[in-house]
Amino acid sequence: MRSDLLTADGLTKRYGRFTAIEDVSFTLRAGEVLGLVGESGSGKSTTVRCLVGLTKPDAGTVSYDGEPLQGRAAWHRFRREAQMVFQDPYASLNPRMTVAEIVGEGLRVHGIERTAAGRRARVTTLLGQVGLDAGDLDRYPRSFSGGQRQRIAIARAIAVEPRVLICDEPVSALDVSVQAQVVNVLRDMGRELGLSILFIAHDLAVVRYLCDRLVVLDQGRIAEQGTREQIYDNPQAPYTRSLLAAVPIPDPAAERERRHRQKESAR
Ligand SMILES: Nc1ncnc2c1ncn2[C@@H]1O[C@H](COP(=O)(O)OP(=O)(O)OP(=O)(O)O)[C@@H](O)[C@H]1O
Repeated sequence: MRSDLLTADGLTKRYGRFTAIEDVSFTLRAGEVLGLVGESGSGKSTTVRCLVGLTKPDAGTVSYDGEPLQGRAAWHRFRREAQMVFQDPYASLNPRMTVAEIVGEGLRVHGIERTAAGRRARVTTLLGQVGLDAGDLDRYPRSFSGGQRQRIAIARAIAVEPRVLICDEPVSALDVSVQAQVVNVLRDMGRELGLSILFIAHDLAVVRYLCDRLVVLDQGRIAEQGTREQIYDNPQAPYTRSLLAAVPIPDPAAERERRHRQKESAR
């Protein structure tokens, strides 16, 4: 298996005279969780849209599994093997479909489970994997909380046995108290199924214990990229440092130490 699974190479996108992203290059490797982090307007969505073919970049290429993403066959394969979890759990699930239909649709479309009974059994297993249960099969999205809806969206995504999950701010719309639970479901699923995950976030706190490596975007350009240890313990770019400074630290002793270091470095 290749270790480089999904690669953005020199992606640039302009809207009129405004450059939304410029020369954005990074690689999602097999089996890793890669964070794409930056403030609102830094170009995260534009990058994702270019990656998944919703926006045509003005320059740059996207490769999947070592081949440029070009032509119908390549895109067809990519669309099955790379699944998305979106930000808004209230908009991303069809309100007229039951959970069994939502999660089972991909199984039907891709011919993974050809019978209704087979799909129901498979959906029951998938719901169990994300912490829901068989009693939820015939319920509609409106009767679930935001966190539960994201669990349904994750079940839908993993149903078609993808290699890649692209999670576009999947916990940003959720209460802080449930964010960690959904992040944990993604982490556990990723490990169990050997998935590669691209996790988009505007907040470095959310991805701290999830990502193996991070790409930090600032005003459409990559400020820096590196391993979790490099980014959190030894950030090089001033922009990364300012993002980290905005991260609340739950440990009061660590917070005192951080303030002390900040004062020292400001002298
Ligand atoms: N269709 C468009 N037309 C014009 N400008 C756009 C368009 N889409 C995005 N932009 C601009 O490009 C820049 C990057 O936007 P993008 O949505 O990629 O950022 P983001 O990091 O995803 O922000 P957010 O977290 O708020 O979604 C922003 O300044 C935005 O206003």
